[in-house]
Parts: sequence; structure tokens; C-alpha cells
Amino acid sequence: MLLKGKTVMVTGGSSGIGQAIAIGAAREGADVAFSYWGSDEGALKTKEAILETGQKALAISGDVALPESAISFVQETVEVLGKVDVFVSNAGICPFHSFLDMPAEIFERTMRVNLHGAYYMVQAAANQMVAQKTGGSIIAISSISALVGGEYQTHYTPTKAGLLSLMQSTAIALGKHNIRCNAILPGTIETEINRDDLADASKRSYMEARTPLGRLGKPEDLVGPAVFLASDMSQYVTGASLLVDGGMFVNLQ
Ligand SMILES: NC(=O)C1=CN([C@@H]2O[C@H](COP(=O)(O)OP(=O)(O)OC[C@H]3O[C@@H](n4cnc5c(N)ncnc54)[C@H](O)[C@@H]3O)[C@@H](O)[C@H]2O)C=CC1
Ligand SMILES: C[C@H](O)[C@@H]1OC(=O)[C@H](O)[C@@H]1O
Repeated sequence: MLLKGKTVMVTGGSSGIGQAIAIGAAREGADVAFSYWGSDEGALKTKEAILETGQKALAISGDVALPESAISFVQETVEVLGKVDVFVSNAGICPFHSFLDMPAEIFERTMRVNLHGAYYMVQAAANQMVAQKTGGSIIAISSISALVGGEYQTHYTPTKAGLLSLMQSTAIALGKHNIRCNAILPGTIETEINRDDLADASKRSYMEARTPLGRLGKPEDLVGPAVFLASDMSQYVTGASLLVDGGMFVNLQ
């Protein structure tokens, strides 16, 4: 069990990648607190799956875009689970939209959820880890989109590049506290976030054909990389980024 005795926090744990990582961390022996926004249904499934492993679970509803959500998520986690060893900044949205007529509210909401929200969450978790004096691991779920563009993602890709940059800078700021900060860059993983986009058969075939491993990703594909970066197996890894994309990024021709 790679995370035995650790407490892991995950934002956006009610579906997709965050749900898989929350459950995967519990299977490796961690108690898990996760946040979510919107329907409670997925959150209940995540909570039940964590409890089935024998670990403790805490589900908190709250909008990551609000700075106060970060403070209360960390406070409640410490009250219920006692400490924070690992923080996974995962919550995000990607409302696909064309550039020239991008509504200001879609642009600003995407920035606030994906980047501002992650910033406040990482800051709150880091302050808790510093106070504990026991080090820690912070992981941001960035994206292949930190490295390449998307016609309908002009509001989204800068947030993912921003998360990669945030992990590089916080790795420097927090190294003296033995807090490691790394980014995971998923490729195209089938979840709620792209259900409509991938319903377009030609888009889906294009994405599959770009992937040397021959298939789109599943949320479970992110569990191993996240557990590695959360665990002491990666004790000398900080400021790093890990593409988990089936080889999509390097496949030019
Ligand atoms: N699915 C994919 O192909 C890829 C996804 N990612 C990133 O992975 C992360 C997770 O996405 P998926 O699992 O694919 O999507 P998803 O839609 O299945 O899950 C999103 C999660 O974030 C939570 N969330 C959304 N807005 C929130 C808010 N304002 N406050 C708190 N929680 C909120 C939702 O409740 C849900 O738990 C996102 O940051 C996304 O950008 C990165 C690369 C590829
Ligand atoms: C939502 C997209 O399908 C997904 O998210 C990303 O970050 C990548 O652009 C993926 O294709």
C-alpha cells in the first residue's frame, strides 16, 4: 500500500479523473477528502467506494472559484481527518466555444474555476502542510493542452499552461518545506467534460488516430501516475510534469 497512513485531498472528486484518483488513493491506504460542485450523485458514489476500501471519506460541496472554499475545504479536512499530506488540484471545466465570439462570462468562469480556484486551493493546502512541518505532495491536473492549442479551447488552454507554471513556481517556493509540486498532463480521457465533444464521430476518430496506444484514455489511467507522485516513491521528484496521453503529444506523423 503506497499511501498507507496518508491523508489525500482531491478537488473535483465526484466524476471522471478526480473520482478515479480519490478511489485509487483509498485503495492504496489513504483517507480521502474530496470536493465537488453540482449534483451530489457522483459524490455519493465516490464516498461509498472509498468507504468500501476501509478508509475514511469526506465529501465537501463547494465552488473552487471562491477563495473561501479553499479555506473551508482544508479546515474541514483537518477537523475530520486530522492532517493533509497530499493535495490534488483536479477540478476543472472546458466549455468548448469559438474564439472570435467568446462570451466574457465563459472566459472568466473558466479562468476562475481552473486557474484562480487551483491557486487558492494549492495555497491553502500548502499553508496547512507548512504548519504541520511534515512535508507533502501537491499535484495539479494540467493537460496536454498546456503544450498544444485547441481552436475551441482558447479560454481553456491558458489555464492548463498556467497550472503547469504554478507547479514549477510552487516547487521552488515550497521545496524548503519538503513539499513537492508536480503536474500531470492527461491527453484525451473520456469523461463528462468531453462527452458532447466526443459524440462527434469524426472528432473522436481523429483523436483516437493521433494516439499511438490506439485508444482514448480512461480515468483509471491517471491513478498510477497520481499515486506515484503522491507517494514517497517520488521523494526526489518536484517541479516535474508527466504526460499521460497514450503518446498523443509526440505523434506528429
Ligand atoms: N478529460 C480529459 O480529456 C482531460 C481532463 N483534464 C482535466 O482533468 C480535470 C478533471 O476533468 P474530468 O475528470 O475530465 O471532468 P469531469 O467533468 O468528469 O469532472 C470534473 C470535476 O470537477 C468538479 N468541478 C467542476 N467545476 C467545479 C467547481 N466550480 N468547483 C468545484 N468542483 C468543480 C466536478 O464536480 C467534477 O467532480 C479537469 O481539470 C480537466 O481540465 C485534463 C486533460 C484531459
Ligand atoms: C476536454 C478535452 O476533451 C480534453 O481536455 C483537455 O485538457 C484536452 O484538450 C483533452 O482533449
